[in-house]
Amino acid sequence: MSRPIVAIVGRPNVGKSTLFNKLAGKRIAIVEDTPGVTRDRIYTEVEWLNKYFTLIDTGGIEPESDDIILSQMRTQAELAMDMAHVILFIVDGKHGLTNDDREIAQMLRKTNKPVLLVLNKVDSKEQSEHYYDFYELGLGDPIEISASIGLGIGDLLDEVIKNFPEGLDTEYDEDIIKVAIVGKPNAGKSSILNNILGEERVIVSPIAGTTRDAIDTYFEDGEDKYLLIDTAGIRRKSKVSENIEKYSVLRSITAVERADVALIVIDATQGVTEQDTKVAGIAHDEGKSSIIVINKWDLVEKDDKTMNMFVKQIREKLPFMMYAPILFVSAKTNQRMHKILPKIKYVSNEHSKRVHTGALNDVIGEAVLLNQPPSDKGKRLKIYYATQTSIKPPNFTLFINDKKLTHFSYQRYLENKIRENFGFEGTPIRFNYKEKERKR
Ligand SMILES: Nc1nc2c(ncn2[C@@H]2O[C@H](COP(=O)(O)OP(=O)(O)OP(=O)(O)O)[C@@H](O)[C@H]2O)c(=O)[nH]1
Ligand SMILES: Nc1nc2c(ncn2[C@@H]2O[C@H](COP(=O)(O)OP(=O)(O)OP(=O)(O)O)[C@@H](O)[C@H]2O)c(=O)[nH]1
Repeated sequence: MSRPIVAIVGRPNVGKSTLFNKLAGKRIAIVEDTPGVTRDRIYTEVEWLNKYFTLIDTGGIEPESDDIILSQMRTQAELAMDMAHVILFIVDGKHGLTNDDREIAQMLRKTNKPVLLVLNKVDSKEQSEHYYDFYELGLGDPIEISASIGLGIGDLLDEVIKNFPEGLDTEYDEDIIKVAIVGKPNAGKSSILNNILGEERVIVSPIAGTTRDAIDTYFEDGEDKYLLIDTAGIRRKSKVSENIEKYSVLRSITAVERADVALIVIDATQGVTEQDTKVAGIAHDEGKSSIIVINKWDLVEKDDKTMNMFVKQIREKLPFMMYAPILFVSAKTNQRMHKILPKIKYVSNEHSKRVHTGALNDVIGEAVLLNQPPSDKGKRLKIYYATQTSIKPPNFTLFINDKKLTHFSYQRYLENKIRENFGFEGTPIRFNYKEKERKR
């Protein structure tokens, strides 16, 4: 079953991104005063009264324009109208009705989907002076809101939910595998995302200054449900502002925090950069699963040693992440791209795997026999008992005689033994210790 989709449409500058951000509860899209800055279809998951739906911001529609970006936006808006179950048509209650609004309304009247006419920028409880003008559009009663202040949003959402067709899935699903696609600008994140989806969903425009933004894409592959969190975007050659660069890293971090699996995309022609190390470090510290994707493999001149050299370099630069599988792909030629999704599924399972206490203690017991625990001043570390106390990431609690005797290198030894026996590919493993008197 699929999730309800709600699309936001409207001409530039009416407040679509502002509304989107309000509903997403986070600052996802960048809001700017210049018309035309939100240039993408942007997705997020929204919850209202325990009902979940996917929200799409289509960017503006400028029906009579040959401008390449604008016509792409129009196509995207049409796509969204195609996909959406409910359409939010945003107009500007402060500015009043425009010809562009009329043209968009004309397009929208042709769809048989519910269209809610949303009068934005009504920043007080008083009715907009232009309120009655909008009846001309033939789309029913305008719903007044202020996206920036947050007025009328609850009523709007009530209306949205009322208009969902029967038979859609609005329940929250714990089984959704959440994947963050992170990496440096231009590493190929969007290309990989598009490839996974098998559909041209994100604007790829050759024009400098095209901005894109974090988008969440929900999809199912028959067996499993996924939410792809893309952090691409912000490509703005003319005015690369430091703030926006920082914002991009910040957003990578937020995306990783929301995800279970981080797809760390590295441009093969650049190798592991500082930003990659930083984002990978965060994924590790946050206990997320990671897959290292070396993209643009087609651009690398190779012989039979190249791949091993790359692996070595990656392991050296990301030594804390020895557990992460490495895939060498090309989003351009499709080389090994089909391995990405199965790998995501695999590491996601490993991330939430539980091992039986009996089997775990057999492995620890054997490890201790093979290699004695450390000792200090004649006192030796004793491990009485081990158990897995949580998943995502797997956490192991060891009951021992004295915490002072624990040692990082011995912990790493135990971690390796656990991995040898149980796998846990792609996921960090955590240990904690509890002191306990031996009773037996
Ligand atoms: N007063 C007022 N201003 C708003 C409100 N919502 C948005 N704005 C302002 O309107 C401007 C445009 O908002 P955006 O959210 O970027 O509009 P958009 O429709 O996404 O614009 P495009 O990216 O050009 O398509 C910004 O300056 C916002 O701060 C509102 O409820 N009240
Ligand atoms: N040769 C080659 N080019 C690629 C490959 N993957 C992506 N590219 C190109 O690299 C450029 C950047 O790709 P995007 O997918 O937009 O990269 P991104 O990481 O989403 O970029 P930002 O939006 O800037 O963060 C585009 O020109 C792609 O065509 C690849 O595997 N091989």
